[in-house]
Amino acid sequence: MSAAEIVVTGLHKRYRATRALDGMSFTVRPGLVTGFVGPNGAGKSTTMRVILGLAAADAGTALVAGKPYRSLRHPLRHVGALLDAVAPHPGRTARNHLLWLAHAQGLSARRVDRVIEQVGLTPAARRKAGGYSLGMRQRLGIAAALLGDPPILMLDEPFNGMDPGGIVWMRGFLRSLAAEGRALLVSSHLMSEVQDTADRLVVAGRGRALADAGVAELIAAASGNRVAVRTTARPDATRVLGRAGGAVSATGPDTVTVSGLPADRVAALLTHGAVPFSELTAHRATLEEVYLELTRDAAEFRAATPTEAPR
Ligand SMILES: Nc1ncnc2c1ncn2[C@@H]1O[C@H](COP(=O)(O)OP(=O)(O)OP(=O)(O)O)[C@@H](O)[C@H]1O
Repeated sequence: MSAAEIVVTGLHKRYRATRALDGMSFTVRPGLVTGFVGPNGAGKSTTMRVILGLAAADAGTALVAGKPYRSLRHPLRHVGALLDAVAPHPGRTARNHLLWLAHAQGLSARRVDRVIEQVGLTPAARRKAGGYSLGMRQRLGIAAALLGDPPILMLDEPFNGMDPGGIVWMRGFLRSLAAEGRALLVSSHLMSEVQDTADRLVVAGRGRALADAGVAELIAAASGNRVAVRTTARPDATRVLGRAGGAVSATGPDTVTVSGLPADRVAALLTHGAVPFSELTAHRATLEEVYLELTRDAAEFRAATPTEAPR
């Protein structure tokens, strides 16, 4: 097992009548951002707390670099975590807060200045944290997670409270940390951010992983090789594409939709058959569509479908 890997296997946990985890299993790999998504109550925070040894599982294992977190000698040099936007002492400056954390871990003041710079807090580092915005507190929390220069990072909702500029920064920052070979587990309810940031996705629902797969793979599977073609020769297009195994349906006077053939093959078949076409668009599902489909039966709370208003 790599030093930058989390392996969660068959975690179960109950809180009285609530089954918080019910066989949660997945792997977080080095060099990749793994998005951790799922409806409220799906068990994401509980899983992260179990990985960090803050909650005990009733069954199953959570290994960090091959060991349970609690048996790591210098845990913060293995895993950095942002669980809630940190609430440092309001009267303490960000730099003093980090110096205090660094001291407790036997880390140098040089690391403190390095992580402040990495998260872009240098101009505010000597200001009291009590006046920080939520976005700044998120940056401070990430600086704290990076102090031990860990190969694994676990971030709960890092996009929370970030303004659009902050979101763009966060996306690039998470990608750059993964590019350095670190393993990142990032929980979020913002599907568009996950789609733009994550390589892999663990979808949690009712205490287990409903999917643990590549983002591109999930989107391709949900997109179903559907291609829309605009053509003045609809019957010819239908014949050529049908003969190659595509299921073709007319969707407008000069458009057809083909399923079962990738877009480049559709283009090649039409060109080879001398069928004129002016537009060819591959249907691409969004991660939000993939997510809603996967979690349809797993959401703990769901608004009733609105019924038609009485006239
Ligand atoms: N300390 C606790 N005591 C009792 N029940 C708990 C406790 N922590 C979590 N639970 C319950 O366990 C289930 C899983 O909760 P968890 O917070 O792990 O979900 P989540 O996926 O992180 O949700 P959210 O997206 O809302 O943060 C929920 O039903 C929750 O109410």
